[in-house]
Amino acid sequence: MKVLVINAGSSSLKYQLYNMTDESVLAKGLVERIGMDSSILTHKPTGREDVTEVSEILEHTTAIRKVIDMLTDKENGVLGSVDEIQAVGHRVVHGGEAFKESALVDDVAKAEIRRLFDLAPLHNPAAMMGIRAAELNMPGVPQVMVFDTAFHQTMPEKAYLYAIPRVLYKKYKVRRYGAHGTSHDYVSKAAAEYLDRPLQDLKIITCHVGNGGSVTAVKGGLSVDTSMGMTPLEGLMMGTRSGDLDPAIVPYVMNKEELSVSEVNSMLNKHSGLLAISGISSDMREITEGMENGDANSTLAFEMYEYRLRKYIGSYAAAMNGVDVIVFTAGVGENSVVLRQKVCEQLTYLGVELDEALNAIRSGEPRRITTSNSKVDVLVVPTNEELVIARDTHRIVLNSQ
Ligand SMILES: Nc1ncnc2c1ncn2[C@@H]1O[C@H](COP(=O)(O)OP(=O)(O)O)[C@@H](O)[C@H]1O
Ligand SMILES: CC(=O)OP(=O)(O)O
Ligand SMILES: [Mg+2]
Repeated sequence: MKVLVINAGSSSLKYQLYNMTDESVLAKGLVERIGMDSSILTHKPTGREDVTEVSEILEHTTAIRKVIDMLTDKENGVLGSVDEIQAVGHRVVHGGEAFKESALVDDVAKAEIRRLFDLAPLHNPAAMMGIRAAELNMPGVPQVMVFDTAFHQTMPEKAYLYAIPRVLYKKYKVRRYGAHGTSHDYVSKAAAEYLDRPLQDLKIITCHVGNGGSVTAVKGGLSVDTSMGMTPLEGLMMGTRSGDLDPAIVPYVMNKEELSVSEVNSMLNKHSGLLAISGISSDMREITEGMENGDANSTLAFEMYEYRLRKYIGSYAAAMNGVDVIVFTAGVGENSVVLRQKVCEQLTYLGVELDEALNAIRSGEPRRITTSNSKVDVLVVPTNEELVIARDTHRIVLNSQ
């Protein structure tokens, strides 16, 4: 079965085409700047040269049509016809309490996702545009939704409830849901496999730090706590998101600056984090460069980011009464040697002993970055959310036939 995996953002759309017979990737790519003047489609057919195409792509339906045109293109394509795509898998960030696992797309499921728009304003509307666009371009092809929140549905009440009037949970389901669950699930399993130890015996802290970021306490293979909350705004400091703050700041600033609900949401989601503190960029590569060049604001942004991540690791070691494995993953976690070094240097109280040479190695494989004496194994495990989505899609579509 050939499965197309789609991860739709508000102005971008990532895709990967899998042949599930051997789980090989036939092609992958990215459409950026959807809705802006010149959109860019970067297509990477496996084993061949990348292709870049600049054109006007005003919305997601056109973006998916361009992707299909590229996948079936005589010169750069990997398919004879669009009919070879037998299923489409979508990343959906928020599945609320309704979805504890991945599910086939139908009218009921779509209505539920729409109800959850408020809870993941940066992500769910985009996922729905991706689903709609795939339906229009590939009518009749089964589609599956894979939720970031599903893995965290095992959290106990004491971790997912907020200490606010309980009526808010009863009426509006205000609670912690978490995100990046597909990634936390994948890297915790991959870590146990790499160490050749049973997952059910391990206390693992997974740090998914990319553009968005979250930390999860995984005990015996189950998520028992995670740093993202009702929405993907809580927890770590991120590229453009504030992460944790005193909730009283919100009404205070709204009052002083006469901000509307949507303005304050936008401030905290899009104009905060690394971008706000550095005044330069939301991208950790530019922050690191600024720091190396002695820029004080970049240095402060990096220090705050690292400090807050390290505090979550300590907190989850406390939550699980110990930790056996710490995993770094996603764009920053997999690539930033300096972030991992700074975090690990201050975890000696847990018995972490970093091996600087191992930490400096760049590779796409799971690897250990601590010495053999270290009480805690610290690993870098490249995440693969798309593969998990392809596997779930394949299984669910086969079972439904
Ligand atoms: N070599 C690197 N050093 C530091 N940060 C990096 C490096 N490469 C990528 N990143 C960071 O990874 C981020 C993207 O991570 P990713 O997991 O792909 O995010 P998302 O899935 O949210 O788009 C970039 O914003 C960048 O800050
Ligand atoms: C939920 C979330 O923050 O996702 P991303 O990291 O892809 O923005
Ligand atoms: Mg991501």
